[in-house]
Amino acid sequence: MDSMTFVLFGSTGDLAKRKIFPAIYNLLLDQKIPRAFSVIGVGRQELTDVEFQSFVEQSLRTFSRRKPEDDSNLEEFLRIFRYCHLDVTKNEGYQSLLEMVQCREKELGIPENRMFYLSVAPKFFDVIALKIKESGLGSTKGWKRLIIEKPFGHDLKSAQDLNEKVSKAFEEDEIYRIDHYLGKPMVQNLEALEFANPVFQALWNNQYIANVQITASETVGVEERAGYYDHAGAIRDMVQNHMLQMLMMTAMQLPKRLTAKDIRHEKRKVMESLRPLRKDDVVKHVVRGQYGPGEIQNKAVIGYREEPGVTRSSMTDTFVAARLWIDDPFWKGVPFYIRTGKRMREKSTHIVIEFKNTVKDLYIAQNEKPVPNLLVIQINPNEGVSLQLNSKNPLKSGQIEPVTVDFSPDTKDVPEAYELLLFDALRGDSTFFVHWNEVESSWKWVQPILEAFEENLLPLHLYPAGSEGPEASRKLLEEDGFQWWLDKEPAEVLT
Ligand SMILES: NC(=O)C1=CN([C@@H]2O[C@H](COP(=O)(O)OP(=O)(O)OC[C@H]3O[C@@H](n4cnc5c(N)ncnc54)[C@H](OP(=O)(O)O)[C@@H]3O)[C@@H](O)[C@H]2O)C=CC1
Ligand SMILES: O=C1O[C@H](COP(=O)(O)O)[C@@H](O)[C@H](O)[C@H]1O
Repeated sequence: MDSMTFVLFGSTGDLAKRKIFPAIYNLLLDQKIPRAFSVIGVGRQELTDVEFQSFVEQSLRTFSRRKPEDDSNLEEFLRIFRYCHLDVTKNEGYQSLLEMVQCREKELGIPENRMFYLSVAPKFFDVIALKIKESGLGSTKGWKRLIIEKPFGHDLKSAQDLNEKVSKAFEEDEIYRIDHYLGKPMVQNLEALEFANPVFQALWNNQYIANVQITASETVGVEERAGYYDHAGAIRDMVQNHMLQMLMMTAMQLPKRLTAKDIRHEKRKVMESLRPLRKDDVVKHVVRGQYGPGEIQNKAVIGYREEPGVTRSSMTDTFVAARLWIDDPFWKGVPFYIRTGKRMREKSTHIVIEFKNTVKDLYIAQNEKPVPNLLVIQINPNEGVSLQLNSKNPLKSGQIEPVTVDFSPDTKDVPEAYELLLFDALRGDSTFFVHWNEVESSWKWVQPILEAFEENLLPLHLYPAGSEGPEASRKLLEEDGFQWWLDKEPAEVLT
């Protein structure tokens, strides 16, 4: 891996302390950072290097999966961190930042390879990119890269504007757009599951698959983020990015080679075949909901409109379910369902592939009803893969019952999403970052939904906190003769 300078804008913020510093530390423990590595934190507060280093240390003690308690190398690790105080909107500080970067490059013998990480509010993304260019920070003899956080735009137009501005300073292949779902080990594993197993590869199409369901349910509410969330809703917060990324990763076909370019090409093909929604049809295929008061794990919780910072008459969606169609030869006729919501019964991100139940009439004479085969990919918080099959139970006179073949990896020492993503960015692998085409096509698909929500063309269903979401979401699948599957079905549902 090349030696480099890592400039972290927003280094005193929440994401830096909860995810980025712990990720760098864990990469160091695994010997996955370059031999010469200089980290320069940028922030508005006035801090000395020593104060900044102790902020980093505190973050590791609180948030790192491996705590630095007995680490005799901790001091040495902290010494790679320097701090530069500047207001990102003003030109002044960028010159001192450049001098600091160059000074450390000289001290440590680092070629001019520079990684810029924008862990700041989205309104600063374009400003910083431009000032990196204007100040000369981006004029390097080595390479430069830009890691950019979400959200990338608020709608199609703002995303296009932002991309145009950022592209003035960085080429597309220098930009690493983070979607932390792409860093989740089981999302990364989808590729292997589909392509490294001929048995699934052969079945991964409309001949065998009845429908695909992608769920990301959360038990948390809006927390302290009402200021942002009340203008975003689940459609921007989860659907435009994470849900569509999981859809692309599930539906893509075998790439020619397993390279970032070829994988992204296949993802792009999925989005190009995604049937666009007309604004007036949104009501037929999309369900929107908002949580009311209820109970989560035996604790009473307030409804969305009572949350601090939320307008009392807010029409913001905290739940979205949708039916999507991919009009290509592989998926024609297979509905993809997505659903995501806050304050739901359980925290669970999972994908269910329901296979066609071609044998359901075979056992009619025996009064038996085999259930469909299900391939369940559990992403979060549990990780694993299970396959639901039908089998005779010798203890029940050979009655046919569903059985589950389970694979649950030991996740104790598995790196976190930010570790995996950061490592990839450091070595220049963009496979699990979001290409501009994916951002743009996702916004294009979502845009009519944003407009339909805005114009109230569909009902906002209230659902009790702690439930499975609005009844309308169940009906969406029922219309097609399907039901939502949980990540682990209780036996009584199946028999
Ligand atoms: N927090 C999280 O869990 C997640 C965050 N994100 C994204 O990451 C990004 C950062 O989020 P988060 O860390 O939560 O935000 P915070 O508000 O916690 O941190 C913002 C950072 O930006 C700095 N900053 C603000 N204004 C200026 C300025 N004018 N000049 C220089 N620095 C400035 C702050 O510096 P100072 O403190 O010195 O004012 C601080 O370091 C956002 O894009 C967010 O959407 C994405 C996923 C999860
Ligand atoms: O990006 C976001 O994701 C989280 C859910 O992430 P997970 O890794 O816990 O599944 C969500 O709570 C948040 O609103 C959203 O901005």
